[in-house]
Amino acid sequence: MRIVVALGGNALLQRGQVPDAEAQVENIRLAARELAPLTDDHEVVITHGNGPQVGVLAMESAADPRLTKSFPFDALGAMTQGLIGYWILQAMGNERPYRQFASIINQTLVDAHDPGFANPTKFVGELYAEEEARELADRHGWQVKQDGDRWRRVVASPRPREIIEGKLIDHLLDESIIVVCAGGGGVPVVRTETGDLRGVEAVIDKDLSAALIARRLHADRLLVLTDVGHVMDGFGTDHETPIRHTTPSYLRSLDLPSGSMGPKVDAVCQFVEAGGPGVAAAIGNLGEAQALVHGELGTYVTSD
Ligand SMILES: Nc1ncnc2c1ncn2[C@@H]1O[C@H](COP(=O)(O)OP(=O)(O)O)[C@@H](O)[C@H]1O
Ligand SMILES: NC(=O)OP(=O)(O)O
Repeated sequence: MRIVVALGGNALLQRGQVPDAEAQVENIRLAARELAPLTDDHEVVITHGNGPQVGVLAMESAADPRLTKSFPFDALGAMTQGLIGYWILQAMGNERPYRQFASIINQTLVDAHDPGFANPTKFVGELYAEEEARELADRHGWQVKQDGDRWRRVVASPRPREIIEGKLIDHLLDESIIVVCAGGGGVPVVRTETGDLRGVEAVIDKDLSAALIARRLHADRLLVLTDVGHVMDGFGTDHETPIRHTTPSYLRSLDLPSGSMGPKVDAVCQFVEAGGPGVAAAIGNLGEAQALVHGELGTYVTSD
């Protein structure tokens, strides 16, 4: 089977965890231990989040007195692809030293007029109490929104339209190389009137980019791995219940938050709706990736 895996930002850095390199390397080591067995029997493409990491780099850039202007988010996104891609390469290589892995910096085309530019939804950086978040927003010109019971900076997150380096991914898979790509959704770019590509101030949702890649590659599975075991009905209420086997039309009837579970559900629905017979997607715990492939655990989505 061909499997596209989207590795949640929470897998790389748990909520509230200090973003030290050691902590992230350890989290990625645990993730690699779970993902490596999938590569024994399947073609695997790994995408990953970058919300916490791109926020750290943005803070550093803003605090650098030598700069007249902070680095833009396209540049910061490329830095996180290099950094996290390197960590994943090393961790996966340590689990399976006889396999070849490649991590690519890739650009993802977005529409310059995407409504996501006017309504930022992508959470980046750390979590704050509301008062502190509002004070930081005033000081730095950020926009902030509620993320669960805390507050966080948000940036624009336009929909991914095309993976510019898509053919490179095809070639690597043809050579039986396991590919890490679309980290942080890919570096967001638009096409100018002259046909050139130009980076834009945004962070793309990696689950939506993973769905785009999975569709392009005619993948058999899209696995969205995060820190919850299922999509829940009535999430956060006394009567929350895990959704096990389901369909896109049921999932699309739910009202889910745009900065967290919303894009994951959107991604799996897009993938399953576009797929042929036998295609399925799952949302669930990173630690249960292998059981998600055949729907033994997690929220398993097949066509209506
Ligand atoms: N209906 C729901 N079912 C399960 N989790 C939900 C739901 N709605 C919101 N969430 C939240 O979505 C979070 C996962 O999304 P997110 O934090 O963006 O993950 P990641 O960083 O792993 O990509 C969960 O930790 C949970 O708090
Ligand atoms: N870019 C992105 O989707 O990052 P997170 O998974 O950390 O939100």
